[in-house]
Amino acid sequence: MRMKLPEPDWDSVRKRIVGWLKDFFQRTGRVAVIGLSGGVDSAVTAALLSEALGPERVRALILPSASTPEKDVEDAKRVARLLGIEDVRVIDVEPALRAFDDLLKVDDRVVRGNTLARIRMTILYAVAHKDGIVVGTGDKSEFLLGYFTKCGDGCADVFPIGDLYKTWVRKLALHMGLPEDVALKPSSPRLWPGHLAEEELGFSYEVADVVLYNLVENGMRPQEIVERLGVDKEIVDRIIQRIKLNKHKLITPPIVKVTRRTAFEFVEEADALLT
Ligand SMILES: Nc1ncnc2c1ncn2[C@@H]1O[C@H](COP(=O)(O)OP(=O)(O)OC[C@H]2O[C@@H]([n+]3cccc(C(=O)O)c3)[C@H](O)[C@@H]2O)[C@@H](O)[C@H]1O
Ligand SMILES: Nc1ncnc2c1ncn2[C@@H]1O[C@H](COP(=O)(O)OP(=O)(O)OP(=O)(O)O)[C@@H](O)[C@H]1O
Ligand SMILES: [Mg+2]
Repeated sequence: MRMKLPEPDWDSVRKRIVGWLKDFFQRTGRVAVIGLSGGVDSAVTAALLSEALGPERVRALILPSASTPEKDVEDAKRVARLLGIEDVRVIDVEPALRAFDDLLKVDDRVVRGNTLARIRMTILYAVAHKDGIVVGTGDKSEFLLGYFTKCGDGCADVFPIGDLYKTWVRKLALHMGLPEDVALKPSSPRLWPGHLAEEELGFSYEVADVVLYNLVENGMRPQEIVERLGVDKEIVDRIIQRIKLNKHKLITPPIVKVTRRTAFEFVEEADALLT
């Protein structure tokens, strides 16, 4: 592989996201509600929120299951402490997952893992209902690859780092002074014991980001990426397949149209139409 990902100026990126969040939360008047996993995405998102709103307006939930290593819980607590977030709740989600096991009787680790992600989403929305905004932690690489649970971690009210590639998120974490072991921790959804993102995907984020960056930011064609950048064709193919297969996760669900304008279309223009 001949190309590295270019890097933006981290101070400008940080200021841009922090400024945007300040404005967004000021307009809504609500606090931030975030699931803190001990992984890099939620750590960086929590750091940006703390800087933008002040840690007293950030509510962190640590939601371990039986497949969550104890070290992750400790790391999540350490990150919260470091950022000055005091409203930290630990809720064991294993009983809820077991209840779904009993109801569904499905023996498929992906289905069970997605249920786990959706249980976490349900808890975040319950906690946010009165005065909060659920903050998602998805990054651009995960979005493009469809590497998230639809209506699970993919469901939130705002995504502060959603336009940053995964390898960039690690750099931003270091830039923001987060602990190195968290910033560089191998990415893992922990949906089952021993679950690691790069193992399941079959490629590293380092390679994936080069492919994704050149597809999205430089408009390169897949074949050019193989020929000019020397990325393994099999990996490029696998990434393209994932993008195509998971496109449905990034678009508004289609409505079968009967009238002139659907509800979705109406509210898109609502500001102009309702004054
Ligand atoms: N063509 C289509 N058009 C519209 N909808 C379509 C569809 N194909 C499937 N669907 C729907 O989508 C569903 C499948 O999507 P989904 O339920 O998400 O399931 P799926 O994409 O199969 O699994 C989620 C993946 O994300 C990974 N993950 C999950 C959570 C967190 C993280 C992380 O990085 O932290 C990673 C997880 O390890 C797994 O590989 C189907 O059940 C169906 O309802
Ligand atoms: N044990 C957990 N407690 C609280 N929230 C969690 C937990 N596990 C996952 N989540 C939520 O789901 C999100 C998606 O998980 P994901 O693994 O992609 O992110 P991460 O752990 O922050 O970083 P990485 O992707 O590098 O592992 C987390 O950022 C977090 O908001
Ligand atoms: Mg994780």
